[in-house]
Amino acid sequence: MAEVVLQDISKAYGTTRANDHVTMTVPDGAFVVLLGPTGAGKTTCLRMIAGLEQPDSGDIRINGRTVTNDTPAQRNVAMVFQQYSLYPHMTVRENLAFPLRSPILRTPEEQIKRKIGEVAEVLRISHKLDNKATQLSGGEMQRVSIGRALVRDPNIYLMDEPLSSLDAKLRADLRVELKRVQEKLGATLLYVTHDQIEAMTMATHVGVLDHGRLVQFGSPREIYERPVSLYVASRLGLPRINMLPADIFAGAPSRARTIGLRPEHIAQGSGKESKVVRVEHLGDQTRLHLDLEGHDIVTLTDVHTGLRPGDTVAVEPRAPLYFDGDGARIA
Ligand SMILES: Nc1ncnc2c1ncn2[C@@H]1O[C@H](COP(=O)(O)OP(=O)(O)OP(=O)(O)O)[C@@H](O)[C@H]1O
Repeated sequence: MAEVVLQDISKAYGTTRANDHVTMTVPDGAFVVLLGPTGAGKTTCLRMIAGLEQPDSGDIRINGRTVTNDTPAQRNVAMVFQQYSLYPHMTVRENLAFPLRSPILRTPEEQIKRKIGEVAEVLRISHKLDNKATQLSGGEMQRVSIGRALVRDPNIYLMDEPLSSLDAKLRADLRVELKRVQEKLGATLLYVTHDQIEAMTMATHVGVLDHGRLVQFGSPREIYERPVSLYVASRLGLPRINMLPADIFAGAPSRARTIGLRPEHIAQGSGKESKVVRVEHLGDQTRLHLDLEGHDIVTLTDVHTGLRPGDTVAVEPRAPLYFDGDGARIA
């Protein structure tokens, strides 16, 4: 596989800056997840690496070689889209073989057979190889779509929300499978998602986009624990980070405007009094919705808590994050 470098890439559609001076290295063998709300520029970034869009300025390098003006085929990247795009009249086996039969690759039949066998096993579709694509469930079709990328040996796999059309159970299963496959193959992967659980569990690196700008790039843990801004802090974490005026508790740095409290940053038992608004029992965790001087906050509590709406709980911050008036983190 390969290292992919974006050097000062910009792309505008009219007045919309879809990518704005993006510089990012996807290391060889990394699983990089791009996060950002709708319109942040994630898909544009992927399409430029694939060669489906041309940047207005900047360079793209694959393994040290500039590919900015190469065709998609010359770049040898494999892309998986959100919606499966299979050939309906072909069987699963034929769909999987299709990318390998391209005139450029000229893969020997024996190798095609072996590769299909391997990928079908990994994706647990071996028993469906002779089915027509139309005879599959949505989840199976998406597995075949992913399989069509995996049979190849590209420089990088580009995946645009490949699991978003699947139900929760299948998503969770495929999340684990994809990560396993990536580790096994030592594959380089750039993956777009809105789903922060996918980001936290699969990524070796997370890139956060805001209106086309890459505002932070680091390990999921860095992004979670040391976000550069309120914007980044609110991209990861469930329940979301609580944001309150900094002076609500004593001890804020003088320039701080906002205190950011992740659910685990709220200690119960002493401090300021808050009122229980709602207790949500989710099975493996119990969320406590509190009213703290007119501000809604959410924290976690003992799974079998006896707290009820209307009760009073004292709360205080533990290792909170502080942000200035522009939303930049200062402590
Ligand atoms: N072909 C196009 N023509 C005009 N504007 C476009 C085009 N493609 C993207 N855009 C605009 O560029 C911006 C970035 O779009 P992009 O699809 O990259 O965002 P995204 O982060 O992938 O969003 P989503 O999560 O909704 O897929 C958006 O404002 C979008 O409307």
